[in-house]
Amino acid sequence: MKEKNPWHTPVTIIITVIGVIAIVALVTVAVLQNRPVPQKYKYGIVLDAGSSHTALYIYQWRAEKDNNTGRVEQTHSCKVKGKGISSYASEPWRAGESLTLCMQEAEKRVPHKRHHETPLYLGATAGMRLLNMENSSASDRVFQAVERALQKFPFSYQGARILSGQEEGAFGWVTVNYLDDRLTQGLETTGALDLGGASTQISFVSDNYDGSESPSNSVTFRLYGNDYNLYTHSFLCYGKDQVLRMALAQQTQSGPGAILDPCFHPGYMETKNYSVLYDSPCVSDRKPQGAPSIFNHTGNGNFRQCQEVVKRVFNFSSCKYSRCSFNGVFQPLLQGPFGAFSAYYFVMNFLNLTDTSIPLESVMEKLTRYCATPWEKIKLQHPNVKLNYLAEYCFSGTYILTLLTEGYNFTSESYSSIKFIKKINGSDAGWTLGYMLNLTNMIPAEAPDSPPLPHAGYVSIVTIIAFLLFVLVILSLRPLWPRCSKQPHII
Ligand SMILES: Nc1ncnc2c1ncn2[C@@H]1O[C@H](COP(=O)(O)OP(=O)(O)O)[C@@H](O)[C@H]1O
Ligand SMILES: [Ca+2]
Repeated sequence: MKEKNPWHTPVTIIITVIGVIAIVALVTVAVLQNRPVPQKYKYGIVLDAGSSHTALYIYQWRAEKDNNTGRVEQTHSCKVKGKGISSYASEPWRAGESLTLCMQEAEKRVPHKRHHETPLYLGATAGMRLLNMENSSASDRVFQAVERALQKFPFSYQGARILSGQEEGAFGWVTVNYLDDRLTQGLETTGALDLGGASTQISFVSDNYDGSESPSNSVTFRLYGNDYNLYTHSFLCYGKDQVLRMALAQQTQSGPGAILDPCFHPGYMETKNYSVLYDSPCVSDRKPQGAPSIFNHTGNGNFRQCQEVVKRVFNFSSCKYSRCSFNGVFQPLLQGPFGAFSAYYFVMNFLNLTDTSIPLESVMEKLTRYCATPWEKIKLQHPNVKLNYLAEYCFSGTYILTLLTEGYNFTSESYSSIKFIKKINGSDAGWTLGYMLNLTNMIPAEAPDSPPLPHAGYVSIVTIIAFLLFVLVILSLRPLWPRCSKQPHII
C-alpha cells in the first residue's frame, strides 16, 4: 500500500513560501536601502567681464559627485545689457548697476535653498587689463562698484579680479578638453583659440615643448592622474576691436582727414572721431600731432589689400627663440586639433565659413567676394544684424585668416584641423568653466578610485545571490523529498 510522506506537501510548501518571502525581502531591502539619494544639484556662477560686454554663466553638478566624476554643465547664460565694465571708467557705479538684471535672473534660476552656498566669481579680461595699465585708480573704482553690487545678492561672493593672459588661455583650454571628456580618458587634447575684442589667446600641448625655452608661456597641470605641459600665450591688443584701431591708426598716418579702407565694403562711409579712435593704450602712442578731430572712413572692399593692411599690425622682424609666432613671441610647432571660439565663431559663422573642410584658398575667394559686395547690398541682405557688427565682418574675417596663417603659422593643411565652435555638449566654450572648476577644486589631480558598483548592478547581484540561496536550500532538502513514483514506501 502506498502511503503519503508526511513531509511531502507541508514542508515543500513552507520552504517555498519562506524562500519566496526571503527573496522579496532581500530585493526590497536592496532597492530601498541602496536607492540613490534623490538628485540634488550644486551651483556655481561666473561673470565673464570682457572688453566688449559681460556675460553671466550658471553651472550645475550633482551634489554627491562633486569631487570626482560628476559632470559640470552650464544651465543658463545671461548677456548683460550695454558695454563691458571697463567702459564705465568715468562713472563706475554704472558698471555695478549694469549687472543687476542678470544677477536677478540668477537668483530665480538657482534654487532658493542653494543661494547661500553657491560661489559667485567675476573675472575680467583684456578690457580691464588695458584700463588698469592706463589708469589703475579708475580700474580699482570699477572693481569697487562691481563688488558692492555683487555683494547685495545672496550668493557666496568669492571676489572680482583681472585674469592674467596665461590664466585666460589655460582655462579656455581646460574648458574645451573637460567638455570633450578628454581629460578623464587621457586622450590627445584639443588646442584652444580664443578671440576677444581686446586680446586673443592660443593654447595647446606640443610634444616638443617642455616649457624650458620660454617659461612664461608654460603652464603645467596634473589632472586625473595625467601631466600636461601646456603652451599658452595671450596677445594683448590683438583682439579684433583693438586690431581694427591699430589698422585704422596705421592708415591715418598716410594722411589725416580721410581713410580709403580696403577692409570695409565699397559705398561704406562714416565720419569718425580721432579722439575715440586713439583712446586706447594699444594705439595712443601713434596719435598724429595736430590732426583734425574727425576723419572720413570710406570703404573700397578689397580682401588682398585688406590682408596687406592687417599684416602690418604684426611684427615679424625678430625672434630670439627657435621659432616664433609674431612680435618676437615664442611658439612651438602647432600640434593636434584646435577649437576656435568666441569672436572666431561669431565671425566665421556669420560668413558661413565654419566648415573647415572647405580648402583655405576657397575660403579666401569667398571672403574676397564678400568684401567686394557693396555696403548697400550687404545691409539689404542682413536687415536684422546690428550695423556696427555688420560693417566689420569683412575686416574681422580677414584678420582671423591672417592671424591664423601668418601669425600662428597654420597651413592650408593644418587649417582643416580647426573647428569653429560656440558650444560643446550644451556649455559655451570659453575660460569661465575652467576657471570655476579650478577654484572649486573640481578637477582632481589624481584619477578617482574605480567607481562603486552602480545601483542597478547591486540590485541584480543581490537578487541572483538570493535566488541561488533558495535553490541551494531546496536542493539540500532533497533527501526528504518523496520518492513515491519510483520506490513506493512499504511499511
Ligand atoms: N554677434 C557677434 N558678431 C561679431 N562679433 C561679436 C558678436 N558678439 C560678440 N562679438 C565680439 O566678440 C568679442 C568678444 O570679446 P570680449 O570677450 O568682450 O573681449 P576680451 O575677451 O578681449 O576681453 C568682441 O570683439 C565683440 O565685438
Ligand atoms: Ca573674452
